[in-house]
Amino acid sequence: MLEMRIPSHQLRDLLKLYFIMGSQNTDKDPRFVLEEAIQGGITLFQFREKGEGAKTGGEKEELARSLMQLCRNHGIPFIVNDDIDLAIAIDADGVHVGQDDEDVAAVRERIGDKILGVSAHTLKEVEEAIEDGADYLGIGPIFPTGTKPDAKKPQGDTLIRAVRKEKIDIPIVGIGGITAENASFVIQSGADGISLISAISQAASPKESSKQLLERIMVPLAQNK
Ligand SMILES: Cc1ncc(COP(=O)(O)OP(=O)(O)O)c(N)n1
Ligand SMILES: Cc1ncsc1CCOP(=O)(O)O
Ligand SMILES: [Mg+2]
Repeated sequence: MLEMRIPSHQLRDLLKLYFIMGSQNTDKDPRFVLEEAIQGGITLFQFREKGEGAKTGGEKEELARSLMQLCRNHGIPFIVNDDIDLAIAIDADGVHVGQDDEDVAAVRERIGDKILGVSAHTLKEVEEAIEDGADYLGIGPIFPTGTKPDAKKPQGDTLIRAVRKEKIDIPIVGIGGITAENASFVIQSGADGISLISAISQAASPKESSKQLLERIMVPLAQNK
């Protein structure tokens, strides 16, 4: 079957409300949280099983397959964070890597036309990621976050605005400390979407939180067009 890289316009739509979660991010059953988030309207999901309390080995793969099936039931692409071997083993829809993970060009070689997301914190990293085959960029942390202990210093909208000022049009998602209260700020900076963990995974109702986040970004997204 002839495959091809996902077109940017299609990816922009997927990046609107990009939920990221691992079992370590919630006290609830992660399958329940993901199903609720899907019902609430998330547009993309990333499996990020890492850090204290995260599953490993067979348990991690079993959870990945279970969450991927929920996504497949609703036509939501399933992205795996960091673990390229796992992504290939379960035929995930894509991967996300950062500056301290496997080399981007090597990952592109390994995954073929699957979706490839790359974290970038400077214009140089943005340009290198594009050169090496990134389909989208994750830029942040925009705001302070307690979810990723080794996160870099919050940068606000500075880099997103700088990228757009350079007329670099790659799909971008903001990440880091994003909530319903500050989501529109991220879109107004020129991002195509918001990606987040605790605003949904820690919510009393992941479904209602997802719906509210989507409501908060619809107008600024329309204004970016
Ligand atoms: C969409 C998105 N953006 C950024 C990240 C962070 O990736 P990375 O810098 O590799 O850090 P870890 O998430 O691996 O701790 C992401 N995962 N997703
Ligand atoms: C994975 C990641 N990368 C930069 S900040 C972050 C954590 C985002 O979690 P939250 O949305 O709970 O701040
Ligand atoms: Mg990583």
